[in-house]
Amino acid sequence: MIRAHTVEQVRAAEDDLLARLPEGALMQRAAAGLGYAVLDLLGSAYGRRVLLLVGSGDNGGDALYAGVLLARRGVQVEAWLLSDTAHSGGVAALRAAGGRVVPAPGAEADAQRPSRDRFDLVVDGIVGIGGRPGLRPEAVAALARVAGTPVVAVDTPSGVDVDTGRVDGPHVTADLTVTFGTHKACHLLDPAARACGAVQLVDIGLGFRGSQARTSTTEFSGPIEALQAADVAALLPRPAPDAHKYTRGVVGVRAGSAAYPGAALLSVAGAASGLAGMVRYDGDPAAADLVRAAHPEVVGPGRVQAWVVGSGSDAGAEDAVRRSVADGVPMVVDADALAFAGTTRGRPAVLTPHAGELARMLDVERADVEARWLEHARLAARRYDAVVLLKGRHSVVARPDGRARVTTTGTPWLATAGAGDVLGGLVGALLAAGLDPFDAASVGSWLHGAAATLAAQRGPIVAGDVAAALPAVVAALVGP
Ligand SMILES: NC(=O)C1=CN([C@@H]2O[C@H](COP(=O)(O)OP(=O)(O)OC[C@H]3O[C@@H](n4cnc5c(N)ncnc54)[C@H](OP(=O)(O)O)[C@@H]3O)[C@@H](O)[C@H]2O)[C@@H](O)CC1
Ligand SMILES: [K+]
Repeated sequence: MIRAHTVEQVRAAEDDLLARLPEGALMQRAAAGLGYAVLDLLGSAYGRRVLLLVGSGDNGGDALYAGVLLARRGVQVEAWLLSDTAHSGGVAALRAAGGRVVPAPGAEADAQRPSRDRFDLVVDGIVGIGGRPGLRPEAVAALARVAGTPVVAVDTPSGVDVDTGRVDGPHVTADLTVTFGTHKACHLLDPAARACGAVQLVDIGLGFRGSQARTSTTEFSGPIEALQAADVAALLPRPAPDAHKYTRGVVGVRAGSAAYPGAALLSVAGAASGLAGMVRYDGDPAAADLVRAAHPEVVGPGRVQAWVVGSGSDAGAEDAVRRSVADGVPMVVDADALAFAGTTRGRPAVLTPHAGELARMLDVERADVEARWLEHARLAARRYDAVVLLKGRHSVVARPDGRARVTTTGTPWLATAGAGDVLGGLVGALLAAGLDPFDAASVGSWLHGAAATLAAQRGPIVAGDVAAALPAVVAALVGP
């Protein structure tokens, strides 16, 4: 499990360690991890040119000492100091190792004029966990002069809001972020996560591994987690040796209509992933005929352990939600049915809006949701007293108490019509199999992303390909 920790928590862990270690030891560990990550990315050292952008704090210190490591291996290292008070030990060490240290060109320099020197890579040591969101003009100017060069961010891409994943104003967009001790929210949550590129965690002995995130006093309330393959494998329902179809759970689908039979087919395809014992379809007769033709194992209405209500159900959405709520079993509420999500209060439910749908549910602008995913997912979870799976590049699953998980599987190819129907059906199957709504939503979302990635290895995908790839993803996790 990846658990993001707040700046406050990182500082507390660092204080514990600093009291026990020689001065500078933590920075040396961080810089070594960073330096080797840069060497890996460069692929070779001699003749390569690396630029360090160095701010006033320890983030710049990390960059400078990583530069020492690189210079000693033959890389030509240049550091642009963005402040008069850059880490003095780091500056001296880099000069001693043969690096060039100069003041940054400054905000008044012509930002459109590219640097005369070409660099293979830029290391962003402008600010880390001590930074305020946004960038100062001199940092913006320096970045503009090396635009187009690959960037490795030290700890966090400078300019993003570390604890919330928000992005307001200019920031670094990295190809790789090398972080220390633990992940922070900005590494998981969009839009900041998009600015991180790949994220590499360097162990510096902060002692977070396997530890529970503590609740912070900031607005960042409750831990943020990202399930990993082993977590999903542990949570996946498996048939007991003496299982029969009813003990494995029955999932019912109320989606699709005569006008939109595809929604019925795709929701059922997600539900029929094999993770529940049986699938029932309760919907329009014409859609039901198509469902039976494509999925002969699917049966008609009856008792279920979970309902999936939503997409394409036309004017029937309200009635479908009402009847499902009356059954008292857990339910997935998607698409058209989200307009009636308020009626599921007090029942175990997973609401699966995308950003536009969540904006309507909260009566806010879509752009606000997309700027602050976690905050809005949590707000909706509290307001609707349900688990909310806010679908996006990094989907967020939030509980009413603020606990949240982020999905980091997936591929841009997943942005395809009907993929949400497959996800709804899949989450319904997991609910029927007995997972609680938080686990069902986060495991379903993880599997959905992994299946899309697998399917996309053969080229562009459509929603049905995602459903078809689910068994192979499950097999890779838990064996045949
Ligand atoms: N904790 C750990 O476990 C370890 C931490 N380590 C490393 O230390 C980093 C944290 O270092 P830190 O505390 O010195 O803060 P940091 O982010 O370098 O800069 C803060 C200074 O920048 C300034 N400033 C603020 N906002 C700004 C902006 N938008 N744009 C420009 N400047 C801005 C402001 O100073 P000002 O200029 O306002 O005086 C402020 O004081 C951490 O990310 C990691 O890399 C590792 O070495 C070892 C283990
Ligand atoms: K940085």
